[in-house]
Amino acid sequence: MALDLKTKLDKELKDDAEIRNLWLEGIHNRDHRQTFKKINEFYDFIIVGAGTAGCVLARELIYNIPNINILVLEAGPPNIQVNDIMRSPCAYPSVSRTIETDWGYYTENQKMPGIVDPTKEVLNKGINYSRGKVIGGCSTVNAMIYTRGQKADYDLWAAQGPEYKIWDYDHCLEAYKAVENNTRKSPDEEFKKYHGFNGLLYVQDGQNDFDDIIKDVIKVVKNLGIPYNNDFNGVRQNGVGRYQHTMKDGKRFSLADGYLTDALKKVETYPPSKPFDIGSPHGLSDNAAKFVAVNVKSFAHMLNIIWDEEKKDENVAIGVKYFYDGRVHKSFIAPKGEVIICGGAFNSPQILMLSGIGPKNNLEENNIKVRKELPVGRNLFDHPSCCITAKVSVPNSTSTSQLHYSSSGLELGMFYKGDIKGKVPSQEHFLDERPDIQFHGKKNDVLTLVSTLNLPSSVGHLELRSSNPFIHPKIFLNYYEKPDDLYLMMSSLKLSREIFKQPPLSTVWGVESDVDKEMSDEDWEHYIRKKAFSSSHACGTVKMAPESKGGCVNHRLQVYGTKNLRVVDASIFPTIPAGNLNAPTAVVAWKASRLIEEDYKNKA
Ligand SMILES: Cc1cc2nc3c(=O)[nH]c(=O)nc-3n(C[C@H](O)[C@H](O)[C@H](O)COP(=O)(O)OP(=O)(O)OC[C@H]3O[C@@H](n4cnc5c(N)ncnc54)[C@H](O)[C@@H]3O)c2cc1C
Repeated sequence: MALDLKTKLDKELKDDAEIRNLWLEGIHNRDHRQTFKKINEFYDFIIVGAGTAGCVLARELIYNIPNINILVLEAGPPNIQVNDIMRSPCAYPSVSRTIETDWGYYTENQKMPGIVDPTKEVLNKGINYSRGKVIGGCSTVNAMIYTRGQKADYDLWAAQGPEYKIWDYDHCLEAYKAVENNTRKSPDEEFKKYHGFNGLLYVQDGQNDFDDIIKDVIKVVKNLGIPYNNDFNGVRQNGVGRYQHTMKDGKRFSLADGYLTDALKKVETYPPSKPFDIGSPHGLSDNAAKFVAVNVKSFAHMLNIIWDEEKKDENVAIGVKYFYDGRVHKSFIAPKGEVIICGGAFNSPQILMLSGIGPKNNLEENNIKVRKELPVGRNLFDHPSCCITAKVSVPNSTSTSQLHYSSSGLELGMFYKGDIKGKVPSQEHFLDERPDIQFHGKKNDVLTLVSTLNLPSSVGHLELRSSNPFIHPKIFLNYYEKPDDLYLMMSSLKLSREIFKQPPLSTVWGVESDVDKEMSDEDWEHYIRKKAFSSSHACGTVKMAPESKGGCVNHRLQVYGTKNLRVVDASIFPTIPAGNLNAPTAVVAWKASRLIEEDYKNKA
């Protein structure tokens, strides 16, 4: 049997190799038959990555700065690949693992001293790590939960210096409201203070009733003293309630749906009086009309930045090199233009490092010339998760939510503070307004309670494995390196176990947890490390901070020691917000568009 499978796989690999060779042969022959005129394309802005940030940025720039053109390069497939299954919230768990639209990252195994017994070594096994490789990026594959973190998260970003004030909560709230189109029916006055209703990102309340058993979970947690919260993005985050989702009419709504689609509507020629059929549509010569538009190329993998070799010491970015349709292409920026990297928390640092910006040792190991030494790839934050499941002996009369088209199964949310000593949290923890645990409950074959560390202290990093741009970097998540993280997670899992023990879950439903036996703290540590998974909230790897404090970009997101180069995506977060990251990333891009616009207009 095993041999049959191996023979089958070998045959498939051989077939793949043959087709690849045929394709390459076709390309080589094509080169022989006809000479291609190499056109140096010029754009005002080159955006690398059409994910959450790239889509928002393209739209905001094209509408706010007159007469510009923009190239957007996306390594993954175009929007037409995003079919009705991908838009179906209930298909989310399989969508995020689809190889055609995922980068397929796998993190490194890590051995470290145990927390409970530091004399023993423990293992964090490598895990699969989803990252959307498709138009819309992670917003096309994520779980669609709409949360933003807490006021204190942004005020912390702003506390880095007077010029960072633009990132405080009040400024970010303005951007949240501008981006959001919340469709809550009859929102009250308080809700209106915190939400926007005219932006391009649709946000929706749950469409389906909770399962009966989830309703009982809510009753149990309310009895334990956890308050109800009808808006996790409002005045306070703690409490139990219903998530809002980035959905429209019951379907997934990505940033590509909202922002990129709108950006593509803007097509003009400039100067308008001239015909645009003279020369290349993107040529900037005075007697040719310029196409004012966003040109999106999917399946276009950026390789590295092209630098102005005449101004070697200044590190002036003048364009990008990318692989597209089997060939290497180059595109350049116009005089006031910029290259803006929006590749996400793993790829943006990789692109910078491949272009000579990063930690000296790691670049030199990979034979890359160091242009600017910066801690790119350090400061990798994430939200580690773990869960407890339970068998339910009584069938759920309304257990339909997983199968319902518009349900992601992640409707119930809860935020509270964990106990730093690893004990079951108390009432005081439930009322604390800086919660550090996010929690969801879902029911399919089993009842699962998922705990996520929202303010972790352990920090990971990533580094180049190779100078080959197609080889994945090494990712070290460093989960539970710091004791607080382990004890907080322990405390949350212990609470989940308590929840399972409460009536009517234990009595009426016959709920039986898989971790019911007595467990020592060391047992918990093993359980937590073994069952660790990620919420896929990687960020921070191109930190926005003063250079003296480990920053890679300044408060305007310009890369230190370079010109015409910014990074705009979740990698610039100095610290991780205590919530899901899609909306915070959209807000960073929206705010960045204003900074870029200001700088563009100020350039002579
Ligand atoms: C499975 C999963 C579930 C999640 N659930 C939620 C959730 O429920 N709620 C929430 O708020 N957040 C969630 N997130 C997180 C959130 O979606 C991301 O943090 C956010 O979308 C990141 O945006 P970004 O712009 O930084 O990166 P991305 O959206 O990843 O965009 C980067 C884009 O750049 C492209 N790219 C990268 N390298 C290159 C290159 N060399 N050349 C060309 N293109 C390139 C990528 O293909 C990608 O399209 C989830 C993420 C995942 C993966």
